[in-house]
Amino acid sequence: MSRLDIRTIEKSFGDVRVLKGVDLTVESGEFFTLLGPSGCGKTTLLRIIAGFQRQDAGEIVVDGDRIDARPAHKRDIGMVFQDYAVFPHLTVAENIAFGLRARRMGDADVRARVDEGLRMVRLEGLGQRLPSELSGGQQQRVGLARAMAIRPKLLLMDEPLSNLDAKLRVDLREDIRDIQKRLGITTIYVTHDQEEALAISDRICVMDRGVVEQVGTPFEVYRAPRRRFAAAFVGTMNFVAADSDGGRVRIGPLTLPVAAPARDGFQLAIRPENVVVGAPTDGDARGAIRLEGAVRKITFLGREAHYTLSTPVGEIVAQVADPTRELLDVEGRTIAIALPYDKVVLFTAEGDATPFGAAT
Ligand SMILES: Nc1ncnc2c1ncn2[C@@H]1O[C@H](COP(=O)(O)OP(=O)(O)OP(=O)(O)O)[C@@H](O)[C@H]1O
Repeated sequence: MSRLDIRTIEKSFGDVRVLKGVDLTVESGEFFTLLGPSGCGKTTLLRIIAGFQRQDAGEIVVDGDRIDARPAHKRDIGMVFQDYAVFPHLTVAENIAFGLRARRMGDADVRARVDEGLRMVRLEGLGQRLPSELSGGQQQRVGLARAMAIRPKLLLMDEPLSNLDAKLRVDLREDIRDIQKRLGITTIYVTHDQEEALAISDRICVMDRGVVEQVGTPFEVYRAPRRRFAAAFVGTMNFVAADSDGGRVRIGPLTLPVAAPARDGFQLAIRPENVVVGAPTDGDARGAIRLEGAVRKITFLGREAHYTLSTPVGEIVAQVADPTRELLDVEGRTIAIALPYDKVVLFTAEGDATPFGAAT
């Protein structure tokens, strides 16, 4: 099990700065995901760790040793790519054995490791096939078994599931996670799919335009986003514009106190599943922002329903789990909704989350 330190990595292509001083630590045995939109620099960072690309500045350190001066094949890193990248002229078993033979492992040990690899990725009995005789998902399993067979210090995976259909993606991601946990190989995984990142990771690094926006567990990134970008990119989020008014925040007709000194350009954010639909308007107004919403649309999806509401502070999307018949009958009507203070996140104009002291 190995620890990876990425220290102030800079990379430009021409005059485009693709990585702007990236600092990250990946702990031993961790499943660490780089998540961000296309072009944010995820693949470039992975290629720099692997040694396929050279950084302009900064260091890559594994277990205290700088590895960035070494060529790729001397870094003890396994890689799995999006486009399978198995050797087409070698059988499945030969593919898995490839790195072991290169390391001069004895025949009996190679056979044992190949059999174990085939079992691990559930391809028993297919060792003698050529990759062309396998499905895309099976080829990716071969790629995984080959990368894992050498028991590398680090396993790097670049969108390994993106060429597979939805059902296979879920099956294989669960297998990847199980195998990674069993072997304890420190893994850096690249994806732009936020659900995949939430499902598979110990921690997620949300990146945007060459900058780390937030690093945290899936729960932290989803429930307590530190940056507006992370809040918007991971899951669905309602944003409501808010103005400052001294030490208070004005949201439409409402004025609420905030803990931080108020400046212009605030945004209030709340997840659809945290919007309470059909809340009573009377009763205690503390504990939640209470609004009226005209129900524009209801989409019933069985175990949940999605509501699009026009409110005095703008459009709000709400999600109701297991809705009652009465609640599905309110399209076109104006209903009460509530935004509980403890579920609201407030962002400054700079995009930083700021304490929301409205519950007083
Ligand atoms: N060899 C290269 N020469 C010039 N520009 C490059 C090169 N490699 C990457 N880039 C540019 O660097 C930026 C970051 O690319 P990168 O592939 O790291 O992004 P990414 O986050 O992995 O995106 P994607 O999910 O689309 O692969 C992009 O604007 C890309 O066009």
